[in-house]
Amino acid sequence: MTDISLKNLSNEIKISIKKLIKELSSIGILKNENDHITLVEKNILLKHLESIKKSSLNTLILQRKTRSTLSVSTISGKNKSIQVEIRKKRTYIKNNKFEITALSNTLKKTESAVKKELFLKNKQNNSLKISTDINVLGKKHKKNIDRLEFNKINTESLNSKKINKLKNLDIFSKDEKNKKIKRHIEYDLGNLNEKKRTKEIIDIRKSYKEEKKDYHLTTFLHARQAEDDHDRDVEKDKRNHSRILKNYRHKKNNKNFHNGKFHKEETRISNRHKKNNKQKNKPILLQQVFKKPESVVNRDVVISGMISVSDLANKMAIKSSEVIKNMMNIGIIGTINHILDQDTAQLIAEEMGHKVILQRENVLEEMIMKDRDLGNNISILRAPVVTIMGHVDHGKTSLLDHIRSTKTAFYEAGGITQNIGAYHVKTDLGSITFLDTPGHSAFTAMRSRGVKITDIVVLVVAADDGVMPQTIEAIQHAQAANVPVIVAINKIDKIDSDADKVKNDLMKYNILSEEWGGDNIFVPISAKTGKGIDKLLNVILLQAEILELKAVPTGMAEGVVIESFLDKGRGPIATVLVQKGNLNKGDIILCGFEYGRIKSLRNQSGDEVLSAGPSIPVEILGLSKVPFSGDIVTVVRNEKKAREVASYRKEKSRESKLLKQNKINLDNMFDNINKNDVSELKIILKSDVQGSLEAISGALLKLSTNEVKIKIIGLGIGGITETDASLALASNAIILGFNVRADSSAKKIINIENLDLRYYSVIYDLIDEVKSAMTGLLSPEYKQNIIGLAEVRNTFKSPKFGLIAGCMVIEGVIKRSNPIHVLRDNIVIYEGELESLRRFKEDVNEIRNGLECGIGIKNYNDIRVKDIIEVFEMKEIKRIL
Ligand SMILES: Nc1nc2c(ncn2[C@@H]2O[C@H](COP(=O)(O)OP(=O)(O)OP(=O)(O)O)[C@@H](O)[C@H]2O)c(=O)[nH]1
Repeated sequence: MTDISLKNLSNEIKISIKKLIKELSSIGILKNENDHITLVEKNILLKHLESIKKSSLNTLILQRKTRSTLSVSTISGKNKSIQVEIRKKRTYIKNNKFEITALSNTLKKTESAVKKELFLKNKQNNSLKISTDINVLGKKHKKNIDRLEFNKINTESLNSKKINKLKNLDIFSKDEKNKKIKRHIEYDLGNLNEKKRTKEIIDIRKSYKEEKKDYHLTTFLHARQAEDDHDRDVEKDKRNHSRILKNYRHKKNNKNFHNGKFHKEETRISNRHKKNNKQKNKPILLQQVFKKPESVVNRDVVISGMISVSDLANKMAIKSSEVIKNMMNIGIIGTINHILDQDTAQLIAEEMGHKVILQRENVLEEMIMKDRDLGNNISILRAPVVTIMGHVDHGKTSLLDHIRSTKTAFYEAGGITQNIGAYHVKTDLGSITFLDTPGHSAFTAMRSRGVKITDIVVLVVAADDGVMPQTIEAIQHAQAANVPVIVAINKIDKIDSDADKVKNDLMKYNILSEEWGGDNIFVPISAKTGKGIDKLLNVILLQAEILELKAVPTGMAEGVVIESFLDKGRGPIATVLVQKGNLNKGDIILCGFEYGRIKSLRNQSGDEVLSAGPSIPVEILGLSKVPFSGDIVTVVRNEKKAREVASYRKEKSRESKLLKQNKINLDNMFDNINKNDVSELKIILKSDVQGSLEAISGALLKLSTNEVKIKIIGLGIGGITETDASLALASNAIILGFNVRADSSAKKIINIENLDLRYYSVIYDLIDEVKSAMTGLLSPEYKQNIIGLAEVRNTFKSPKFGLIAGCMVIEGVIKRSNPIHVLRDNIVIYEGELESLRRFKEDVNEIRNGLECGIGIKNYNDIRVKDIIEVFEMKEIKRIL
């Protein structure tokens, strides 16, 4: 017999008998203390106990929590950060599948034993006594008990069914989801612990699922949150946008659409919109900002004359490079600073599809000038404006002082005269205005601006000294300006005075006294004693009468700036000579590039006056900046317009400086003749000696043709001075220097004003060049190009090289191998080459500006301190015909 008593079994497996009965009942085997169990039952029990033991050892639970930030880009284009928390819980159990498989294998092994046992039991008709104590098992296990009963009562077929199920266990166990079948197996096997484990598995699954669900839920929630945020943003944008649109439509429909309020309101909304949504609004705003223009915008381009490429481009609202491209198409190569004439600018703008509106250059100025009160248009005689000129020390100041002290005192009793650059004096016969401007510069500066303010020139010639260089210059200026000359032969009180000599000398310069058949009046005076001065004043007035000097004294004034300066306390100050109308305090004036309202008017005595009429000089206060001498002063109605015109003039002046087209020179002369711009060529000729001067001037005058007249407006011996340069500037003349050079102040004017100055050392060259220019055949020629100047500071003798000049290089570079001129008082006294060029004791090939050197000149030993050594090179000049 293989049966064993429970008592024995309890001893064997060391489990109390009670616990044993309990464990047995838990697997569906109901026994009492004194019962026996079969071998099969024992095995099942042992397996059960073992599984309990194992199950407690085979479970390991791991939990992990990770947090990460997920960057999610929303539809609005914005990146959002989402916090993601992943909770992982993992329970490790000894693979259930294997366990179940193992169990099933065990059961398989016992299958035959079970069959055998049942067979034997049936055979012995030993029906199984089944205790049905349902109450003991309780309701909870009722199902199990039923199944147990079923197991025990049912026949082999039932068992085979069970076995079949067991056979399919693998399949079932594979399908872990099928809980129902599993439960069946558990019950079938009577293994309630298995149920527990299954439950655990289910729980794990459930928790895993829940975790998974949790994870998905968290991610989902975050994503949802982001989505919601985005949706909310979009919704907000839409709302704001529609609100703006609504507002816009509302305002558009509103009558006050165009007034400032609307714009203000819109801005306010925009700001709020911005503020509320911060960056969230970007996509919508961006969509609006980057709207590509669909077609080229054609504009109305106003061209009012010469215009630079950049300005034209600005007017068309395009890049300068576009204009340059179009210029190239019509064959013009230029940069952004290139100045286009009105026609070319029009052509380019029209080519580019714009509508061109041609405006007269000075339309604004025309408008402002038209809108002036010109008075009653009745002219009355005005005081002549007189300039006193003459050679140094011949008595100009003495004469003016005498007139001022006598006549001004008479006119302004007790007044202290001020130097305002002009004096208005009153004589018994009438009033005269004397200009007291230093030198000839102001005189010529005014003429160069096209302003003629001098009516009469009084040429002062000292009777003891006769005609001197500056006397001649003065004559040249007066004649160039076509102003009558009255000669005041001064210092007649002196014993050695010779008035006739002066008359004789002046004859050469076309100044002829009336007695000798000329137009000029000669008045012998003494500025010292005052003799003849009244007569001089009378002659001036007589001359004025002949000239019939008249002006309209009513209406808005017009005048010329004689002098100007900046007073630290009072601001820009200008002395203005009124020429027409009446200048009043409070008038708005336009003055060259400046404008302003007259704050105060002062006369020559420094007294404030309320107004000034024609030929009266007054000092004015109230201009925007210091104007230039010679600037025209015009009273206008509108200060704003005056400012506009002033700034327009400034702009124009800038452009014309770029052009510099109007200056006459030998190169462009022929073109100008062809255009009928030039009918005479004005020349200022300076030479080293009288002989050359006469020879050259005679030859030049013979060059005159029917088309072109040669007019020598100035000639003299000596270097080219500032006066020569300013005369050339005022008269649009060229300067020819024969063996003479321009001094530094003359050079300054010549360079600034771009005057044509040419040096010659061969008479034939000079004549030939002028002749060629007149016929338009000026051919390429070699010109002496001065490359450096050195001033002699000291001289010493060297046994090797003879006389050495210790020099300072004052301009350019001195080159050892180049030809040189020696200049003394701007006159060429020698032409040759260098013998030696040394820096300290070393022979050098060249010396640069600012350095000292020793120069030895070949075959020349007359070098003196202050001489200039001029180094030049022969340069081929290409003439453009
Ligand atoms: N004897 C005599 N001397 C005179 C007369 N006029 C001027 N002088 C003197 O000549 C000198 C020069 O006179 P200015 O009036 O300074 O001559 P200026 O032409 O004004 O000279 P600059 O201002 O240097 O150009 C002074 O010493 C005067 O006193 C005159 O009629 N007779």
